[in-house]
Amino acid sequence: MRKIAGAAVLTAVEMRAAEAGAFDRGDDAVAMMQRAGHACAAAVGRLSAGAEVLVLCGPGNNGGDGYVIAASLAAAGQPVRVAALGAPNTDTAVQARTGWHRPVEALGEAFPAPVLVDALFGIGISCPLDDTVVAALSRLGEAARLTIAVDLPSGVDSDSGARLGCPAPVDLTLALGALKPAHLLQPAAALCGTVRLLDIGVDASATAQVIGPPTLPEPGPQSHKFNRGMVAVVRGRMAGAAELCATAAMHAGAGYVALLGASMPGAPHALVRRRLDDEALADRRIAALVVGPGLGRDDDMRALVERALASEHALVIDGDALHLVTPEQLRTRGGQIILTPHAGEFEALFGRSDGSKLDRARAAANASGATVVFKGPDTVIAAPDGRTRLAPAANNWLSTAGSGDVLAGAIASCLAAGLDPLAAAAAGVWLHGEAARRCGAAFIADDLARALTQARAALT
Ligand SMILES: NC(=O)C1=CN([C@@H]2O[C@H](COP(=O)(O)OP(=O)(O)OC[C@H]3O[C@@H](n4cnc5c(N)ncnc54)[C@H](OP(=O)(O)O)[C@@H]3O)[C@@H](O)[C@H]2O)[C@@H](O)CC1
Ligand SMILES: Nc1ncnc2c1ncn2[C@@H]1O[C@H](COP(=O)(O)OP(=O)(O)O)[C@@H](O)[C@H]1O
Ligand SMILES: [K+]
Repeated sequence: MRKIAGAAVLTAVEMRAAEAGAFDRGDDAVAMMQRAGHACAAAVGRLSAGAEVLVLCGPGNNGGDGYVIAASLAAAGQPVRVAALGAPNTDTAVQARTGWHRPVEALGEAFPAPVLVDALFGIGISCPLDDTVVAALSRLGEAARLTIAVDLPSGVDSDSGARLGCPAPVDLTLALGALKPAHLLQPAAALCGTVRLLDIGVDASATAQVIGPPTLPEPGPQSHKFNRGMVAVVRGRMAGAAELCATAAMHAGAGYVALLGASMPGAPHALVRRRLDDEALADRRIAALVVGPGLGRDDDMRALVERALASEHALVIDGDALHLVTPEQLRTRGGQIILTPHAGEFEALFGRSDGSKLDRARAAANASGATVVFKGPDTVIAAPDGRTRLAPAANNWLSTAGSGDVLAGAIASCLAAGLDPLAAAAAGVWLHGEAARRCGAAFIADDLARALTQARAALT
């Protein structure tokens, strides 16, 4: 059972292909299900501390895992019962069912237990759960003191994280072989509780990965403020947003941060204020230029964004500036560009579309040629070459004004440090999430920007 940082994230099709690859190499489905079930049983056994376990088994292979879990717990002497929704209907699940020699209760009539294991549906769910199934899951879940989902909480779409029915949240989800998008995308991610990954002998490599602690360059004797990475932030109509962004860039490790367009001095004193003129914009020492936080959307600001695009700098485009560019314009400009839209900005720039957040972020990166950080209560980063990163669940107190400005500054700092755009975006999101974790509750964006120093220090 391991933590999820850095783990591969596979869609249902990719997961089935990974399983098929293992079978091609001589593994077989029954053996794999035994490994999956025994690994789950070991985790359930440890966490349940001898309390009675009720395992709910569905008709497919998720249910098959459930029978193996129940048989394994029974063999270890743990009190365990099984309740099922229909008979197994895959060869592997039928085989697993033969290992369970005790009665099987009907799901709707099952008596609760202190520990509930949900092995009704995993990646194979194909339509919304029946109300009677939802009612049974809720009734049994509410009566349990510990609820554990096998692979996924039953009733979420594996690829999109959408609700299929109205499933109840669980305390722990044991992801089998690889993470699935639903472990990280809302609303499903909030239903998963803590997510842990179990190895089942599948080679789970993928273009999508969970963001983990980044490797960032450390200053050495040869370091000076400019080669540590110089960030410039364009100040627009709302000065506070650009100042938050610039402050965040400093606390995330940039050696030199300039606020372009500010003449009035004030705290923080380490922030360099410069006039916003052609000379300042053309400064070749700038390693990342941020435009957008608090910018405004009038014609003057549009002209300013065009000047930023005309520069040769690596760009972080955030906030209002995302309303003033088009995907085609970005693609034509080329160079290193990171976009940091929330849902509204994303729609303004790329339009409405169906598909999961993962699919939409990938399509946006492809259309713009930029690295797209599609943020919100879940965050997906997509690079134009198809590589994708998903953020682990973040502190919901981040839903506070200015936290996006802080994120743009953190990302710019990592870009200026020399990371490629995907790595810089992932590192910035990680630092932002870690700073929020350290801030706890009811923090404001100023606290968050300052806490980036501790988040950064945790990596050294
Ligand atoms: N070797 C392996 O293969 C391994 C597989 N592993 C495990 O297998 C899981 C995937 O198994 P799976 O593909 O059988 O899909 P699963 O999630 O059990 O559901 C499919 C069944 O549910 C039914 N059904 C669907 N929606 C429904 C609804 N709303 N209401 C009612 N019924 C509904 C559906 O019916 P159908 O849509 O076909 O009519 C079908 O009968 C995976 O998550 C992991 O746990 C691991 O052990 C590793 C080794
Ligand atoms: N409920 C939430 N849980 C976790 N993170 C969140 C939540 N809501 C917002 N965030 C994060 O907070 C930041 C908000 O950015 P944004 O919407 O641009 O705010 P602002 O415009 O006020 O700066 C993003 O990084 C987003 O991922
Ligand atoms: K399940």
